[in-house]
Amino acid sequence: MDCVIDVQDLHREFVTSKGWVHRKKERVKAVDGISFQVKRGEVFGLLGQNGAGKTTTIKMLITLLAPTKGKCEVLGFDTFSQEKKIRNRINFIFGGELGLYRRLSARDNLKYFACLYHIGQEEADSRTARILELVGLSEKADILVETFSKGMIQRLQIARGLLNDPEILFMDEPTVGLDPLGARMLRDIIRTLKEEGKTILLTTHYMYEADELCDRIAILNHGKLVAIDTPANLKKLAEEEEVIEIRLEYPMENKVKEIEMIQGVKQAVLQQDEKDCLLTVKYSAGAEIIEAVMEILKGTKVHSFSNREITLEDVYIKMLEGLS
Ligand SMILES: Nc1ncnc2c1ncn2[C@@H]1O[C@H](COP(=O)(O)OP(=O)(O)OP(=O)(O)O)[C@@H](O)[C@H]1O
Repeated sequence: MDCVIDVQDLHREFVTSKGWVHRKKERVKAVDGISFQVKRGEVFGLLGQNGAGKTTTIKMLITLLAPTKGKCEVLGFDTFSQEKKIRNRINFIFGGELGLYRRLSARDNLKYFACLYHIGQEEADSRTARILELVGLSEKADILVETFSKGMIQRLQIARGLLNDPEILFMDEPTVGLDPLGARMLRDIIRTLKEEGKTILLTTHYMYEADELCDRIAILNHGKLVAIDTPANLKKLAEEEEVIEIRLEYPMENKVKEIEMIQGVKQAVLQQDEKDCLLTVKYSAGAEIIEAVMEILKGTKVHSFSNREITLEDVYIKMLEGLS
């Protein structure tokens, strides 16, 4: 196994001060003893709620933040004492416009960054053209970045991240804020990069995205690792459950309570959205609950009724509920 990221018992604490008069010091355990390895060529996902420690972990891996304790190695080198051996061989993408020059074209931005990497003019020209093609920006290459949409900016960020031909690409929430089409385009780019042999470590809040892209996923909660496995194996953790989704015209809280009393039902949750209400019922696989549910909903306007497969999101919620 060619292991390119090796993290063992990694910790990072932050000390913050609170209050005006009597300032009190507070310690935050952002990363609290996590261990994992990533193989060359893998797409590895870090999942977790806000504040779970994903960005802190990435910052330690890309040599921007020192660990408080533990082993943090990338490409066989320590990220804190041997950072110079790592920096040229990796790259990272944090969302938004950070680091791009709005008054320059996409091509000129890339040429500028190529210059910072000491890439010769000829090589810079050909690399820039190839990367712009890869991220689908060839036709917009000479237009000022200030006219770009969020999706185009994010694709340009990926192009910038590829300039030094990194062996590992770190991405912090690469599709956040993009419309569905832009996000899909970005996921296609990530797949192409994997086919080219790049190792990718990404964070995301979107379960379907992690499911679609990642070979393995690590779930973080309050700085600790609560699960690490392939999406398929993680879904097996909730295999003994099935889910039905019912769209109702009106919220029916009293009926939800009745449904929860049906034998075999584990949970019934009602969510109101703009158009109607979504009732999600989780139940033990094989339990015959549908007739009983329909009986309770008699006289209620039901827009749709569907049985769906367990998703990574169900597993994630189940896992975090089990911990709270
Ligand atoms: N520079 C800092 N000083 C103090 N506390 C910090 C600092 N950076 C992060 N933290 C704290 O560490 C914890 C982990 O933060 P981190 O940004 O790694 O989480 P995250 O999983 O990336 O969250 P999000 O999904 O919101 O980006 C949080 O409680 C956060 O408030």
